[in-house]
Amino acid sequence: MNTDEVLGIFREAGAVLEGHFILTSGLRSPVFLQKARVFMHADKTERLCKALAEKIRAGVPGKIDYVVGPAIGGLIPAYETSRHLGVPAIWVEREGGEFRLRRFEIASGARVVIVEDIVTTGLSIRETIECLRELGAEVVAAACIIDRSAGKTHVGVPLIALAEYEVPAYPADRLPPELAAIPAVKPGSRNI
Ligand SMILES: O=P(O)(O)OC[C@H]1O[C@H](OP(=O)(O)OP(=O)(O)O)[C@H](O)[C@@H]1O
Ligand SMILES: O=C(O)c1cc(=O)[nH]c(=O)[nH]1
Ligand SMILES: [Mg+2]
Repeated sequence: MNTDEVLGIFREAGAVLEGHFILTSGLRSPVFLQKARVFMHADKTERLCKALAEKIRAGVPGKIDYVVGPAIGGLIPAYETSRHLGVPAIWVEREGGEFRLRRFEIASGARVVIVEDIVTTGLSIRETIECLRELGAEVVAAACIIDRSAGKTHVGVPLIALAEYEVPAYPADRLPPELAAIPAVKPGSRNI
């Protein structure tokens, strides 16, 4: 599946929003990919995640013990991708602001692949890696449906993106005037 097909699915679902958005990193952007509007459709999610699973299989040599999704956005794609990989899906969720594996146990040395929805700065993936490494897991790769940095983000493990789509993002004190003129909204779940 190529980038145009992935973006086509997002557009068809009404998931490419325009306005002024506060991203999880604190950066501001005129575009927000509201993945929940894609993941509400099982058929669209299945197509995307089946293709992502194939890309993971081709890119990750050896056994995968778990797929790990960072909540909330990573929950559905991690689950659906894991179904196509034939391995269990677990998740990290925020407790006091930090990602924790609250509901599961994981053996030291377990080989895991993180599956995210969207990557912008890679902050959320790096936080997930830190949590999993503290538990002794080996993060063999990370994957996402769309990499908004178009390959510029590095997370310290191979990052497998189904699509790369470069979207502008600005520090809050360096907004272009047309963006500053629009009230900002924060759609994600960090800090709530
Ligand atoms: O690469 P980054 O700069 O970390 O940005 C991408 C992250 O932002 C979103 O999560 P968010 O924290 O907004 O909450 P959500 O998962 O509930 O949507 C998205 O689900 C990714 O996890
Ligand atoms: O960087 C983010 O927080 C982010 C961007 C985006 O387009 N979609 C999303 O869910 N999060
Ligand atoms: Mg998220």
